[in-house]
Amino acid sequence: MKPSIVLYKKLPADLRQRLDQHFNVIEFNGMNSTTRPQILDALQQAEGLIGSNGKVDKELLDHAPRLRGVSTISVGFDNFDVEELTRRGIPLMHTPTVLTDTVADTMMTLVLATARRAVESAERVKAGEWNGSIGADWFGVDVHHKTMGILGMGRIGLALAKRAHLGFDMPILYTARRQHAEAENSFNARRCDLDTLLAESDFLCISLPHTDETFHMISREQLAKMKSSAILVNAGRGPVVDEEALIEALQTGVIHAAGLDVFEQEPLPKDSPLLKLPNVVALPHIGSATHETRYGMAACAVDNLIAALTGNVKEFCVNPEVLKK
Ligand SMILES: NC(=O)C1=CN([C@@H]2O[C@H](COP(=O)(O)OP(=O)(O)OC[C@H]3O[C@@H](n4cnc5c(N)ncnc54)[C@H](O)[C@@H]3O)[C@@H](O)[C@H]2O)C=CC1
Ligand SMILES: O=C(O)C(=O)CO
Repeated sequence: MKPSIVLYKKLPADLRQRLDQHFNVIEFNGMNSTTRPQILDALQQAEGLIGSNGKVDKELLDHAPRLRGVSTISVGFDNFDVEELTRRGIPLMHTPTVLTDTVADTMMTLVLATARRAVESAERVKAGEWNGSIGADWFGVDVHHKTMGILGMGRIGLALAKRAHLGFDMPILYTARRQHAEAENSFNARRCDLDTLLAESDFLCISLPHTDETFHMISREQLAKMKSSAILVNAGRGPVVDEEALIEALQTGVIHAAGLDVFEQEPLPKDSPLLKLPNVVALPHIGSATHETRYGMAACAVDNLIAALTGNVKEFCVNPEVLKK
C-alpha cells in the first residue's frame, strides 16, 4: 500500500500526478483556521506533509505520529519548529536556489520603483494629473553609482549584488557573520559592521531569514543611523524590521522611502499606515511569484518529499543531522 501524505497547497496537474504515483494524497486547500483541524485529523495516518504557508509546530506534530518527512514549497522555514522536527528525527526539506534569481529581480524592482517613484507616477498618470511637461515634484533619484548595503549576504543577497554591481555600477557593502569571498572577488563587495552599513548605504536591502537573532534587527535606533535620503528594501521577512518604527521613520523623513515585499502581518492589514504613504511601494509577497519559478519550487518540493520518504535525500534538507541517525 502507498504511504499517505497530506498536501495543503494546490499543485500543477503533472506534479499532483507525480505525487499520486508514489502516495495516497489527502489534499486540503491551504492551511487555515477551517482546514487546520481537518489536517490534524488526516495527519494521524500521514507519513509525509507538503505545502506552504502553514504553521508546523509542536501541536501539529503531536497529531502526526507516523510522519517521516516534511517538504515546504519555499526556501524560508521560519514557520516550522525545526528543533521539534529534528528531535523527532523528521527531515525538513526546502527549495533554495530555484528561486534565487527571481527574488533578486524583485528586490531590484523595488530599488528602481522606489527611487524612480514609478508606481506613484503611474498612479498620477492614471488619475489624469499629467497635463504638461513634468516638474521637479515628479522627479526621483538615481540608482546607478549609489551605494547598496546588503543585509543577508546569502544566495539572494549575492544575486542582488551581481545585478547592482554589474548592471548599475553600484558599490556594494554588506554585513555578515562571515566573509563572503565570491561577493568580494566577483562584485567588489566590502564587508562592514552594521553601523557602517546603516550610515553609508543609499539603499539598505534586506534578504535575511526571520530568526530569534534577526527579529527587529532594524528598529528605531538603526533607522536613525541611516541617511535621510536612504531607501530601505525588505524582501527577507517582515519581522526583521520593526514596522511601527519604520512607519514613523517614513512619516517623519528619517529615511526617504521603502520598498517592501514582506510585512510583520501578511496579508498587510487594510488599515496599515504604510498604504497611505506615497514613499512606500508595497508588494504582496511576490518575491518568487513568477510562473516559471513557482513551478520550479513546487517540482523541487515534490522531488524533495519523494526523496525524504524513500531515504534518498541528497540536498535541500534543513536539518541533515536527522539523516545520519
Ligand atoms: N520575499 C520573498 O518572496 C522571498 C523571501 N525569502 C527570504 O529570503 C531569505 C534568504 O533566502 P536565501 O538567500 O536563499 O537564504 P540564505 O540562507 O542563502 O541567506 C541568508 C543569509 O542571511 C545570513 N544571516 C542569517 N542570520 C544573520 C544574522 N543574524 N546576521 C547577519 N546575517 C545573517 C546567513 O548567514 C545567510 O548568508 C529566506 O530565508 C526568506 O526568508 C526567500 C525567498 C522568497
Ligand atoms: O520561499 C520563500 O521563503 C518565500 O518567501 C516565497 O518564495
